[in-house]
Amino acid sequence: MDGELPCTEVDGEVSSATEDLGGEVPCVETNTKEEAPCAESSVEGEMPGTDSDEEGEMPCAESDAKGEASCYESDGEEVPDTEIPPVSKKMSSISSPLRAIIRLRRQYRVQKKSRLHLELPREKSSELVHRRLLQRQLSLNRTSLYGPSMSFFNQTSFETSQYFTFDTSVEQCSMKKCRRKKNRRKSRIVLYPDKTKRYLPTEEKSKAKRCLLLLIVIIFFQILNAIENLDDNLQKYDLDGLEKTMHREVFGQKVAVESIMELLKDYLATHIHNKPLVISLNGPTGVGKSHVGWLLAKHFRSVMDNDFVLQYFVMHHCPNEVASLTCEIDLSKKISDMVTRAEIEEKIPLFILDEVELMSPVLLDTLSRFFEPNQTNEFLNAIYILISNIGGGEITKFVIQNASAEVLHQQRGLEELLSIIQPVLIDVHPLWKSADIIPFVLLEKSHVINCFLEEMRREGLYPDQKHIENLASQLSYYTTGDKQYSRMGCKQVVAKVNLL
Ligand SMILES: Nc1ncnc2c1ncn2[C@@H]1O[C@H](COP(=O)(O)OP(=O)(O)OP(=O)(O)O)[C@@H](O)[C@H]1O
Repeated sequence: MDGELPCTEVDGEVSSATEDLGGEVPCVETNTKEEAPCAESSVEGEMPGTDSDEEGEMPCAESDAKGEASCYESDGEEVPDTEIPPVSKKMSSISSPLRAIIRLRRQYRVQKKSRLHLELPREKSSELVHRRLLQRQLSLNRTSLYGPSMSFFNQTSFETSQYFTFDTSVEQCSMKKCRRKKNRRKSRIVLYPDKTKRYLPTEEKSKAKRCLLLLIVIIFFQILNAIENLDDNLQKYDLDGLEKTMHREVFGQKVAVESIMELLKDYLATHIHNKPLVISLNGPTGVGKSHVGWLLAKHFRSVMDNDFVLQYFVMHHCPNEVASLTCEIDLSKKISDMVTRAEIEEKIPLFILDEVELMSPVLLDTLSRFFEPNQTNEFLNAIYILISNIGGGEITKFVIQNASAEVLHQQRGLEELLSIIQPVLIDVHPLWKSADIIPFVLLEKSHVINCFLEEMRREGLYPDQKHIENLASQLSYYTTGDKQYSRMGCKQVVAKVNLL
C-alpha cells in the first residue's frame, strides 16, 4: 500500500485486496478527488458516520451488503447511512490481524488527509478555477491591446495551458504560480516595434569630417602662404621705395602718383593675372608724364634685369620714314620676346610706350591686341605704360576752370576729369577702353621753381633762390585768380638751366 500513489490506483489495489479478504471490505478510497475518503469504521464495527466525524469529511457510504464500495461519487450521489449495518456485521467477522492492517491504513489515511487539509488553499477548487479563468481572460484582453507581437506572445502561452485540471497538488500549484509569475514578468517586458531603435545611434567617425578639416587646414595654410607671397612680391619690386621716390621727384602730381602706385601694388601683389595692366598717362606738355616714365624704368631696371623693361619712343623707334608694318613687326617681336623671358623667370615685364599720340593706327591696333585678356599667360603678366598728351587740352581747360575749387588735388576731381577725357581717348582708339587713365594736371609756378632747383642740383649748380625765381618768371603761365599754371610745365627748365 503505497500512500504516494494516486487515489484511483490505491483504490484499485484496495478493492482487489478486499476481494481477497472476502470481498467484504469496503472501498478504502473510492474518490479520486480526495474529498471523500472511504469509511472504514464498519470494519471496527463502528457506524460509518462516526468515522466521518473524526475526519471532518463526509462519510463514505457502502452501496450494498456485499461490500461493494460506493464512496462519495463524483456525481454527488450519496448513500444513506441506514444501509450500512449489514456490512458492519460482516466486517466484525474479519480476523484481528486484518483489522489491525485496516486500522493502520485508516490512520495513515487520516494523517494524510489532515496534512492535505492544512496545505490546501482555503478556497474551494471550483472557485479557484473560476478565478483563474477570469484572470486569464483579463490577461488576454489586456495583451490584445498591445498589438500583434504581444498577441502572438500570449497566444502561445494560452495554447500550452488550455487544459485546466483540478489537481490541487501543492507542488504543481506552486510550480504553476511560479511559471505564471515568470510569464507575468515576461509579459511586462516592453516590446518595441521592429523598425524602432531602442538606443541612440552610436556616432561613427565620419571620414567626410576628417576630409573637411584637412581641407580647411590646407586652405588656411594656402591663405597664409598667399599673404606671405603678396608681401614677397611687394618686397621683390620694392614698391615702397618707388613710391617714396615718386613723391620726392615728381612735383604737383600727387593724385596721379598715388593712383599709379595703387595700380602697381594691386597688380604686382600676385603673379597670376587674367589681363595685363595698362596705365595711360595723359596730360598737357611738360607736366612730368615722361619724367614718371623715366623714374619707373629706372626703378624696375634696378629691381629686375634690364631685359624686362622696354622704353619705346615712337619718334625714335618708328620714325615717319619707317614703314608701319616694320614698326608693327618690330614692336610685336620685342613684346613677345620679353614676356616669354619674363614668364620663365616669373617676372612681370614693364613696357613704357612714350609719344603714343604719334603712333600710327596700325601700330595702335597691334598694341591693342596685346591688351586683350584672351591670351596665353605670359602675355597676361605684363605692365604697359602709355604716355601721350592726348586729352591734354581738356585737362588744361578743366584745371583752369576749377583752379579755385581745390578739386584738382582730390580724388573727386580726378574722377570728374576722367569722365571728360576718357571719351576723347577712346575716340582716338578703342585700346583706351582697357586702360587705366591717369590725368596729369597743369603745374603751378611753385612746381616750376622746384623743377629749377632739382635741375640745378642735378647739374651741380648753386641753387640761388632769387636767381631761380627770376628764371621761373621768364616762363609763360595761365593766370586764374591768385594762381599761375605753367603753359609748358617744366619742359623749358632744362634748357634754361643749361644756359646758366
Ligand atoms: N611734375 C614734374 N616734376 C618734376 N619734374 C618735371 C615735372 N614735369 C616735368 N618735369 C621736368 O620737365 C622735363 C620734361 O618733362 P616731361 O618730359 O616729363 O614732360 P611731358 O609731360 O612728358 O611732356 P610731353 O608730353 O611734351 O613729353 C622732365 O625732364 C622733368 O625734368
